[in-house]
Amino acid sequence: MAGAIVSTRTGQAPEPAKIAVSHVTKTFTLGRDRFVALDDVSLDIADNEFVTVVGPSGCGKSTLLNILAGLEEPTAGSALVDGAPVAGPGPDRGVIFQQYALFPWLSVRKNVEFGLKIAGMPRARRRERADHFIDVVGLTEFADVLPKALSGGMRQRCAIARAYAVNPSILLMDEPFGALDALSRVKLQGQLLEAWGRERRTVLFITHDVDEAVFLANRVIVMAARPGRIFDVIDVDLPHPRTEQVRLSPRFTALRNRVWNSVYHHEHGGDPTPPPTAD
Ligand SMILES: Nc1ncnc2c1ncn2[C@@H]1O[C@H](COP(=O)(O)OP(=O)(O)OP(=O)(O)O)[C@@H](O)[C@H]1O
Repeated sequence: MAGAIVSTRTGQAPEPAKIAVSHVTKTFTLGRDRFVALDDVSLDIADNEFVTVVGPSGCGKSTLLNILAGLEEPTAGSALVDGAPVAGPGPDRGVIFQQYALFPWLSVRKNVEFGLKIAGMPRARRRERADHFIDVVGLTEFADVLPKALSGGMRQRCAIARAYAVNPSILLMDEPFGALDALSRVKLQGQLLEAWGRERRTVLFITHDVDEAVFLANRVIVMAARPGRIFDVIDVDLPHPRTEQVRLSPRFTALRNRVWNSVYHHEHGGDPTPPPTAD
């Protein structure tokens, strides 16, 4: 029997936090206007958790991810990784954006090896490591080709292998599958979960796709805009491995509806409290 969907307002993880976002506010100044992109956002993410973030355009999803990546600083509040304030980008956090950002003149293998080379890893070891992660994402046959010879989905898999290879304990993914067709997207979701099962990481994954958010996550964070804030948090108690049967299960549908209601409810003038739990 499916368990209850647990919803909390605070976004606190049950275990000690790998990522601790505490009362983060971020304002941008545009001319004379001050724009509040994030307003008092608090969120703990436990080690090895897979958290997805959904919400309308402009609710501050990327701003939150960029703060954790060290690409933006909070205006107020704190963002800690392993208990230390984020002070810039670091090898402990791999970032994957919607645009694959591969070096077009380097083969798949050389792209994956790149970060290891920068880190000074000897050639034989970095090759072995790159080949391992190329295998994890199913690109072994394409290790020697240039990105231009790959499909969009394959390029994104290469970007994932590159991020995995430098062994970050955290993956920050900003709509990584947003540019892909539905089938490639579903395949990559499966591969990402498989890789996550084998090489555990703490993942923060932004998406506009509610099905994707539920399929991948242990927890879904729903954000609202104007100002950007956490509106709802939904625990996902679907079993692993997340097979296509899981995707077609009534429990998946219930959770998807629960998340969708939460996103829709806010966008269509509901009061600022989340809707009640669906079951
Ligand atoms: N560097 C910046 N300067 C000024 N305003 C910014 C800057 N970065 C983000 N913003 C504003 O902050 C708000 C939140 O932006 P953000 O990109 O985090 O939203 P988002 O939820 O990721 O949106 P989307 O789903 O469309 O990608 C937006 O209104 C955006 O215009």
